[in-house]
Amino acid sequence: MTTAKVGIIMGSQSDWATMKEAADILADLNIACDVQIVSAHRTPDRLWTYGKTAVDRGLHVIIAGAGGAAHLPGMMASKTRLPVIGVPVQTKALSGVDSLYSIVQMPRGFPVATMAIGAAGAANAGLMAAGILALSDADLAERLEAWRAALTDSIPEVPGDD
Ligand SMILES: Nc1c(C(=O)O)ncn1[C@@H]1O[C@H](COP(=O)(O)O)[C@@H](O)[C@H]1O
Repeated sequence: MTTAKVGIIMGSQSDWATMKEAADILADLNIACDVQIVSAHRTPDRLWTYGKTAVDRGLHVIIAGAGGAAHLPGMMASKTRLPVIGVPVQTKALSGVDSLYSIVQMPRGFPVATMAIGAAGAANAGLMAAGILALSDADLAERLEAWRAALTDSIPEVPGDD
């Protein structure tokens, strides 16, 4: 049993620069996460075991990022009832539209909550996971409210010089 309630998985080490944005948000909010490389294509047995044991290991939500033929989030959603938040990683060839389309069009019955392409999508995945956990964690709900208020306060009313 892990103490982490959020699992972050990604198809490759090369996705970490993007997926770290989700991990950073969770760290800001003092939420423990378990980070692993899992690929539907390259490590299918690892994906199978991860999905099969996710609930018993104490995870409540999974953030899954992948690029290109990004089947990882959908395959994970097929294997576990836990909510899966998908992050389309930006690609060179097709700018991440390939990743987005691979993740977002799930068949009825096995949803993936799909974020925007790239780093902002990964950060929002962290916030989405936090929002889900905050439903049953009053302290976290307070921290999330404070995080959001701080962001709002940081937005200037008029543009300055860059
Ligand atoms: N889309 C997937 C999956 C999967 O969906 O299972 N496994 C790896 N990949 C993606 O391949 C891209 C290139 O990977 P490499 O940089 O390792 O060649 C990465 O963005 C990864 O997410």
